[in-house]
Amino acid sequence: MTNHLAGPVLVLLDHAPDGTLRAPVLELLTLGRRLGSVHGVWLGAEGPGGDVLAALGAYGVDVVDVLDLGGADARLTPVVADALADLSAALGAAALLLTSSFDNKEVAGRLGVRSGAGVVVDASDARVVDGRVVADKTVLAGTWTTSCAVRTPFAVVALKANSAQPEPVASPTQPAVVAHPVTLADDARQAVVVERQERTRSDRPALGEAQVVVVGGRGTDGDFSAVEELADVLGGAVGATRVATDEGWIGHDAQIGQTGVTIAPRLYIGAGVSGAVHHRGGMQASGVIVAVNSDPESPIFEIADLGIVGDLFTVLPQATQELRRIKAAQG
Ligand SMILES: Cc1cc2nc3c(=O)[nH]c(=O)nc-3n(C[C@H](O)[C@H](O)[C@H](O)COP(=O)(O)OP(=O)(O)OC[C@H]3O[C@@H](n4cnc5c(N)ncnc54)[C@H](O)[C@@H]3O)c2cc1C
Repeated sequence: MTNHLAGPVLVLLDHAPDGTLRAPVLELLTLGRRLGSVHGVWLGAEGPGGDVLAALGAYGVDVVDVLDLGGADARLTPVVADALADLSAALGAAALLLTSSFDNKEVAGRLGVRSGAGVVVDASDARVVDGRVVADKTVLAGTWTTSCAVRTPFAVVALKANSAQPEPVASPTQPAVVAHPVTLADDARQAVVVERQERTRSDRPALGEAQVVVVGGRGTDGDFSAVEELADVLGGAVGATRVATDEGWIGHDAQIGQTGVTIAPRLYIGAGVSGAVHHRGGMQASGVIVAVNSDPESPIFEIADLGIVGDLFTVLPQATQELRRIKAAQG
């Protein structure tokens, strides 16, 4: 019986175009250490900068594997899956952890097919039991937690953001950096990016990664200003119900639920949201659920940790004002 894997545990180091690590990666590194010896995998021949290497050492990474994709585009999932399949085979890796974004889930699926690995996506935890990776995930609108044991020697687990508390190690490591040239199969190059247009950036965190999400529903009647102001004072993201996105009050990428994004922030605040089953499916795994609704019979109060019966246009500005006051007092 062992609770550590023999082969390396690869962690895909998702990073922003400026080379900074995306926040959920630190959670993966924390979880990865519990499974075995962690190799960070960096896509792009330039490798991580000094600050990033120091951060990886602070999280106990033993080796950083730098994959030179030979000019292929690291945003294309067949390219990433192909490169990771080669690396995992070459290193005899026991597991790969990656964040459960849309793209990474596709990478996980492709990698599973390519390498014969057992795949678990949208997981909330992972551990080793009797030499096997076991991953937990919430299902059926967050009402059940299931544990999935991966029966193959190589496990691929995509973990949802906010699944673990990032914890640095007591004694930082000095990760060895190892470069790997990658030879991509022809079918990994069948699609190429022909044009890119960057959207206007918001300073808010990405919806799927945010620790705090403030959500507006039909009750906003199209005025999201109170929702946005509360999100901003909390450093959170803005989400919406399908009614709000269908009405065109906010983009479809903000939709949370069965046909939208699944989130599990530490704090969810729903304003003018009824808590329909299709919406719950995407948010019920949130840590603390706060609901502001003028109807005391609204179903969202069944799942709320804190329910406020009131008009969102009164309650939200009061909360925002008070939070601003507290922040100002704290300097
Ligand atoms: C196949 C399918 C898939 C779906 N997928 C999704 C999905 O992914 N995500 C999703 O969200 N929905 C989805 N839906 C729609 C879902 O069933 C609900 O219709 C939707 O979630 C309701 O949105 P809502 O809570 O904003 O609106 P409503 O249900 O109309 O609720 C509005 C709430 O606002 C309250 N309110 C009104 N005014 C105020 C005020 N001033 N202050 C405070 N509270 C106020 C009301 O009391 C009410 O409870 C799907 C439906 C189907 C059929």
